[in-house]
Amino acid sequence: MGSGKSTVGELLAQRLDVPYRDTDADIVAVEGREIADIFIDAGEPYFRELERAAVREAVVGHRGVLALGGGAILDDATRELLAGLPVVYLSLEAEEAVRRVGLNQARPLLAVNPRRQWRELMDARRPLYTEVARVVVATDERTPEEVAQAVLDALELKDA
Ligand SMILES: Nc1ncnc2c1ncn2[C@@H]1O[C@H](COP(=O)(O)OP(=O)(O)OP(=O)(O)O)[C@@H](O)[C@H]1O
Ligand SMILES: O=C(O)C1=C[C@@H](O)[C@@H](O)[C@H](O)C1
Ligand SMILES: [Mg+2]
Repeated sequence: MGSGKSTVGELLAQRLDVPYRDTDADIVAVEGREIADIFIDAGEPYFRELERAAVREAVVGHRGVLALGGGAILDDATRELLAGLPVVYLSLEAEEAVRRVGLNQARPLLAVNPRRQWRELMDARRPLYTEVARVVVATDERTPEEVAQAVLDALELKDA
């Protein structure tokens, strides 16, 4: 969370002149309520079901840059779906993550003690991100534009 998937994803799509899509936004549009409200009203398991369906639909139907929610990778079927695709893992350190999103209530999993929560989530998820990623791009001390360029370089892609 906070690595810049949405910010960098949009920049990359502009650079490549392809559409951008974000499964978090898809879920909000389908449900007609914010992610934090889905977590609070219906619970995380319900959100994860929606997310699994949203990711499947987007991976199958979308041609362009796709940003996934930070926890999508926890789902076995999602990881299988991503195998073989040019998946980018945008990494960052805890201090920078908390600076970026720690006090932002839109991220329900970081609502209480964001630094500790972020570390615990990342310790569980890092191996999964690494497993599916074709490339890993560090985002600390880089602007979103620099991160986008590093992604293009790592995937050996050129601007449109
Ligand atoms: N390279 C960067 N340097 C500094 N700030 C950044 C960088 N990338 C993103 N940000 C800022 O960090 C915040 C989180 O970025 P963003 O929403 O793109 O992350 P995300 O990975 O999509 O998060 P989530 O998993 O919650 O959807 C935003 O305020 C954004 O402007
Ligand atoms: O890391 C996570 O588990 C999440 C990240 C966001 O993208 C949203 O999908 C939601 O807030 C959960
Ligand atoms: Mg996002």
